[in-house]
Amino acid sequence: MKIALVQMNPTIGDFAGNAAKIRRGVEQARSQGADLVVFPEMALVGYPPRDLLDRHGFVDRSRRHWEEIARASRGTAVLCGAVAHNPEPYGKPLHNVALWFEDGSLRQVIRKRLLPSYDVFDEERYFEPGREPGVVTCLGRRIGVSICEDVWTRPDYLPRPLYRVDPVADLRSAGMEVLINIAASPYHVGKARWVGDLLRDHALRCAVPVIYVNQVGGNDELIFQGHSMAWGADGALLACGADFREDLILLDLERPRPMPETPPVEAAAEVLEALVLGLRDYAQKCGFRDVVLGLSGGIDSAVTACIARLALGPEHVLAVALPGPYNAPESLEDARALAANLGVRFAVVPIHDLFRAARETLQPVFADREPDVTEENIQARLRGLLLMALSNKFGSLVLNTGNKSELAVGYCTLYGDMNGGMSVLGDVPKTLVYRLADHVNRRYGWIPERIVTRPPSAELRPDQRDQDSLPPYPLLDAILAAYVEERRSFEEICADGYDPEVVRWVLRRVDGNEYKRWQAPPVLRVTTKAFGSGRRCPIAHRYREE
Ligand SMILES: Nc1ncnc2c1ncn2[C@@H]1O[C@H](COP(=O)(O)OP(=O)(O)OC[C@H]2O[C@@H]([n+]3cccc(C(=O)O)c3)[C@H](O)[C@@H]2O)[C@@H](O)[C@H]1O
Ligand SMILES: Nc1ncnc2c1ncn2[C@@H]1O[C@H](COP(=O)(O)OP(=O)(O)OP(=O)(O)O)[C@@H](O)[C@H]1O
Ligand SMILES: NC(=O)CC[C@H](N)C(=O)O
Repeated sequence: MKIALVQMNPTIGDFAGNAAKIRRGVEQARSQGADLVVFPEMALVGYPPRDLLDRHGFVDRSRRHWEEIARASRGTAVLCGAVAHNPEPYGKPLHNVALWFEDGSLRQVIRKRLLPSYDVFDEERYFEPGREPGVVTCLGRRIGVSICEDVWTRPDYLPRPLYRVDPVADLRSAGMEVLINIAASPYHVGKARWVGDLLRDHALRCAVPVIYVNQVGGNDELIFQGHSMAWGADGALLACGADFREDLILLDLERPRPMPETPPVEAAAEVLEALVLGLRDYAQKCGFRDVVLGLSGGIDSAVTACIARLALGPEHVLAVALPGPYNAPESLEDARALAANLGVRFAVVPIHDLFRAARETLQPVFADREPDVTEENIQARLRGLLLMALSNKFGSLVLNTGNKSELAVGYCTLYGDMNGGMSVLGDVPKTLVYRLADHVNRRYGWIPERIVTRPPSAELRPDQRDQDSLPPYPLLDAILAAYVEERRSFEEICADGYDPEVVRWVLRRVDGNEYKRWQAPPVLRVTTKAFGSGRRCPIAHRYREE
């Protein structure tokens, strides 16, 4: 039996476009001799559709394309992710399903049994779980069908088991000879290796081949890696799909050819590819061809500009230097040199006159108050104002350049450098921004050395340095990882030997700046815990860690 794994990039709600991709995938697989073609979870509707699922008509309109897929299945069986109504008069109104088409018609609807409802997932909000294991027969073989979370039962995944049922064990009891998992499993750094181990465990425990077909592409904050896989019953890797692009992999179950397991990719290389895809898909799926960003001569905007150039092409990136009174001359020189290296469009729009006018305008009200952070923020906000004007005039998307470390502790100005339509580095800690820059330079040599070596500064007052206001970035990032990603308590973090005063400062800053993050642009997620839909904290509360 030949099985095609089609890792496709659907667009949420584009039923006609997704169905056309599915049809083309089937045709291509058939031309290569496939007996069965497998598509990811919710391939027809895109994942996650969130509250579009509540819209009257959404599911019915997607269902109109089932017939088209059924027709494509003549001579080649098709397994494809979709959503369906719950026929029962009680419970949640929908099911997350795998549709089994054979010989031109829909033969079976298999329901997802485990509904992830943690971090970025919210499936219990919409779906009723399936109660039965789904087994289909293809060329005389019993195939166990599972949908993403259905196989996430490995005990070391969470501190305690989440589910009472084990869909894989049930499929095994039902006599499956092959396990297929269709998935929409969002990326975080290093996840593919973990998923590979999980799937291999199932293959070995059940002594059956395991086939995993994952979505690829970016949808809002989430990035999907692809990296579909097939594992033999003996735990050998039989196939592996491309990372961060669409792919079709053909697997011959009768003649499996084990392949060497791919060595782990360096984190910076992987994150760069992920962010490029995330930004490209966000821009394209929202209808933007062009982006604009402030290029300061600092490391954050430098790395963001490189990602934008890789994602959209140099002609679609406008980098703007917005020099003010406290910028060192090197900043403008470095910004100009970087823009030239990237081949992107470059403009210089000084803010001196606007800054002077703003201070003069406010002077009668401010009276004799001393300059303070207010004037720093005015500069950041004037830059935001000008970038938004360029966005309005040219129809381009403003890229936010802030990193995760400063977003965490609120070292950023609301409506100033926090503006923008998409935050490219908002889940990238500052120490990883440096590793990205290093990786970009080893690969492309774009970023002038001085941008990497100069101490980071907002340049909003004379001789300002980030390190005068913040703990050293390696220390800050370590505490942030423990608090935000690992969700450890004040006591637990201090027990690791960190100075309690520094830990207290960081934790208070993180909690005290929740209000800023509620107003931040969507952040591309690359770690296990990003600021976004997967981290929902109140603003007005009195819970203190220490
Ligand atoms: N709970 C709450 N709910 C809603 N709003 C709340 C609030 N608490 C304060 N606010 C509002 O927020 C305001 C304070 O926030 P905001 O105006 O942003 O200003 P703020 O956080 O006080 O200052 C910005 C900080 O970021 C630094 N910065 C700025 C720009 C770039 C960089 C960089 O290196 O990248 C660093 C700058 O040096 C300064 O330390 C308050 O005046 C108030 O209006
Ligand atoms: N002189 C400038 N010209 C253009 N953009 C600027 C300028 N200063 C700040 N910005 C924009 O505001 C963002 C915040 O910059 P700032 O220098 O305050 O802090 P940063 O976090 O160190 O960022 P970077 O490393 O990019 O300088 C920058 O990334 C850039 O997009
Ligand atoms: N779509 C899903 O069921 C995804 C859930 C799964 N635990 C994952 O992170 O990949």
